[in-house]
Amino acid sequence: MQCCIHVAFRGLCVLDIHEISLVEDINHAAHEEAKISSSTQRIRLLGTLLKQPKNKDLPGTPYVIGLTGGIASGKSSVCRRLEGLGAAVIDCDKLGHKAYLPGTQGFRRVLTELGQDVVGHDGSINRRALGAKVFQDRSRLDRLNQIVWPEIASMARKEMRVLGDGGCLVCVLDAAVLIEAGWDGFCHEVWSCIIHEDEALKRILNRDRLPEEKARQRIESQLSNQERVDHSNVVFCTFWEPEVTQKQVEKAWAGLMERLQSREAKPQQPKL
Ligand SMILES: CC(C)(COP(=O)(O)OP(=O)(O)OC[C@H]1O[C@@H](n2cnc3c(N)ncnc32)[C@H](O)[C@@H]1O)[C@@H](O)C(=O)NCCC(=O)NCCS
Ligand SMILES: Nc1ncnc2c1ncn2[C@@H]1O[C@H](COP(=O)(O)OP(=O)(O)OP(=O)(O)O)[C@@H](O)[C@H]1O
Repeated sequence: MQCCIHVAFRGLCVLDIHEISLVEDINHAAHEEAKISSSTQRIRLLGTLLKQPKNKDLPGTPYVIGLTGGIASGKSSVCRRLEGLGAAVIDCDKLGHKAYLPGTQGFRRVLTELGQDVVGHDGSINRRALGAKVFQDRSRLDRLNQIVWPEIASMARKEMRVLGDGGCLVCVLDAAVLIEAGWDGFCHEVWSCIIHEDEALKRILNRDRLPEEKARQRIESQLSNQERVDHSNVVFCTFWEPEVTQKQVEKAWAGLMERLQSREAKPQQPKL
């Protein structure tokens, strides 16, 4: 209304206002809105190729998908689905745990950098205690990352080579910190899982039984959904029923198979 008054005052014609009802989308799925809307259009993009992969010149076998996403965004559940479709999965959380097993250089460096009090009764690093220490202090987290990330990268690359030698075609590198650590540089594509912060919080409280403040610290220590989407070729959202996630993953896998077939038609590239 204010706008109309302003327009009239400046001697311009007053604009007519026409109300148009939203068109119903007769083909909408249960988790989509009944009306045709921009959010429905965005939901339909999940699992599709949003932008062309950039790292086309990496060695050809295996084809590496970096799967990233914030804490509790559903990466593990997406990995299980991709395994079901034929991918091999490298779990970087697990490689991180290996990097500071007792007796390793990583173990000694973590103690030197972050204190002896992170060692549990069994002599190994108590990850709950270490997590509590690093997620409340960015500089400590950075120091831990400096120790562990190069180890993870080298173990992951070794696993990729072994997988490639064994004839594996597609390997998924499951890594929450893929982009921050720069490991997307050795992936052919980046796929990500996004989930609203409130949902992530609910899941962490349920699954990890952490106090809310600690759960928030973990979320805040990570990239935002937007930053992940900006880096991604394919995006999933695990907010709805498991079947909806499965459909997104199947769509992404079918698209990937098409891209791989068109690669096969081109000359072979060297192995990793
Ligand atoms: C902080 C630690 C001790 C917590 O151990 P915990 O068993 O409780 O958790 P887990 O390792 O299973 O990780 C769970 C999730 O926490 C988040 N997370 C873990 N490390 C980091 C990190 N460096 N930065 C941001 N988020 C992280 C991720 O979402 C991850 O998926 C452990 O994660 C760790 O040593 N992190 C440093 C190495 C690393 O970056 N690992 C992640 C590789 S993807
Ligand atoms: N589609 C879904 N609907 C509801 N809950 C889900 C869905 N997908 C995953 N979850 C739940 O969310 C939690 C986190 O899922 P998952 O472990 O797959 O996430 P993650 O990204 O691998 O977590 P982390 O970063 O901690 O390793 C689990 O408790 C899981 O059961």
